[in-house]
Amino acid sequence: MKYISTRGQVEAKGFVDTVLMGLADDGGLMIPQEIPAVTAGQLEQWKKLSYEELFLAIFSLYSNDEIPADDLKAMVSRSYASFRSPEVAPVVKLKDNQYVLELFHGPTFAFKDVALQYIGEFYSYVSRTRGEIIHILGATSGDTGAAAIQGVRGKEGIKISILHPHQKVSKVQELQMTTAADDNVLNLSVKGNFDDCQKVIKELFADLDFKAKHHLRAINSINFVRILAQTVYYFYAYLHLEAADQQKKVNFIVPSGNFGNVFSGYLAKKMGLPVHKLIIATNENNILERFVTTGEYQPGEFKSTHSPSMDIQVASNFERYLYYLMGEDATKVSAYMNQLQTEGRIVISPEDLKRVQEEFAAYGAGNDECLEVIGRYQKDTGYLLDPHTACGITAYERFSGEGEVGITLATAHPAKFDEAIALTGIKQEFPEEISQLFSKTQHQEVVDFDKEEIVRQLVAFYGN
Ligand SMILES: Cc1ncc(COP(=O)(O)O)c(C=O)c1O
Ligand SMILES: N[C@@H](CCOP(=O)(O)O)C(=O)O
Repeated sequence: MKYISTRGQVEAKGFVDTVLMGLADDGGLMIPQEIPAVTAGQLEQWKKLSYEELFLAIFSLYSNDEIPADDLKAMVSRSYASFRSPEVAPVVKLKDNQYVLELFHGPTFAFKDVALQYIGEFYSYVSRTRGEIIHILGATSGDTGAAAIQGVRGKEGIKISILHPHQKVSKVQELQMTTAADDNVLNLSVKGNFDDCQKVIKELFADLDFKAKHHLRAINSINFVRILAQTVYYFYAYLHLEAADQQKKVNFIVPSGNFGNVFSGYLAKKMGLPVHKLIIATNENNILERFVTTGEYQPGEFKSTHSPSMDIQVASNFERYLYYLMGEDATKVSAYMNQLQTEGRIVISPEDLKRVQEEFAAYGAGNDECLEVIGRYQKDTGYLLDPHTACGITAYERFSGEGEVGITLATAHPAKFDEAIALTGIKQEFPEEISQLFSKTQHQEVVDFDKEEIVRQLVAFYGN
């Protein structure tokens, strides 16, 4: 398997080099040259596999054995050893035809752990076996940063710097990131929003001299390995539905911001997983809803909502989807991305919009709807939703058709977002791992949204 860029200007690469490249050197995103097909027979056999075995089966289709099988197996085993559920991603039935896929059983209580625990192991492996210096640089609206720090804190040969938007993440997210006292962690709290943080790091990755000089590596979903690791739980969820439900139309409802999680579902579907529709759930930052309804992709005004991890306007992985929508034509993608840069918007043709609507539906839940759903589900089912999952459930209620099965991805544990939960009048108990954060010292540098200042901080941290 070789990997190419959505903009067509990068020589085809192997798996490990693709992960190390992160953002493609031509400014695009790396994708597999061909998507491997999974047959119905294989799917049947995969029903017997544990989460870790399924991970290895799916990775074997992409990784060209570039990592020896025993090493990969050990890395995957260490990645999921810290999960509180042996299943890693349990599927829970709420009502007839309605499931949630719980992705919050990792160390930082959000779905990001599922891929980032593995990526921590991957970078550690590369540092050990290739002697490479690894300087991870990432942007976060709260969950990626916490999970990535947790995945590599204290690991030799690795430094990690994370930019988060100042006072725009939840208290628990802030504590998870900033109470890591390890010397290899730098938290920059940027006076701006997530899109600002993401813009700066993308510019630094696109500066190939800076990237090479400072050994920059990506952990955000611009990195294809994030997407791949997330496809595993789509397969796992489908294979763990009740047998009769596997015969129905199965929709996945995906709380979305950077479009990484839902793109993983799209990839799983293209590999052959029988998915009917992918339902994109956003909050009031609803660029994806507007795109799916009108065909216009235009960042709007940033809003702070009860689901802060999805307070995102510029969805990185949209470019990967655009590549497939444009019939894998890198020239068309480059033209659209240039247009987005220069004119601030793109509009696809009515024929292309029709194809988008065949595969996706999308809904942006309002703040009030989000709280209403949290309260109602707690009362009716005893299940406490986090606000991101609640946006998903809102979209499920809107779109799931008669007799169709809906699997809503529960992307975070409610304890991470008590600011929103408290507004519903519900009092929750924090898990011990979260309560103990409140007595720890925080380590972070508050900086203006000023690229030069951010670069100064990073270079001082790298020590060269
Ligand atoms: C809890 C939570 N839910 C949903 C999302 C959206 O995921 P994605 O950015 O992959 O679309 C994020 C982060 O973006 C998140 O942290
Ligand atoms: N919600 C994310 C935003 C970054 O998304 P990523 O999937 O590209 O890492 C976060 O929690 O940081």
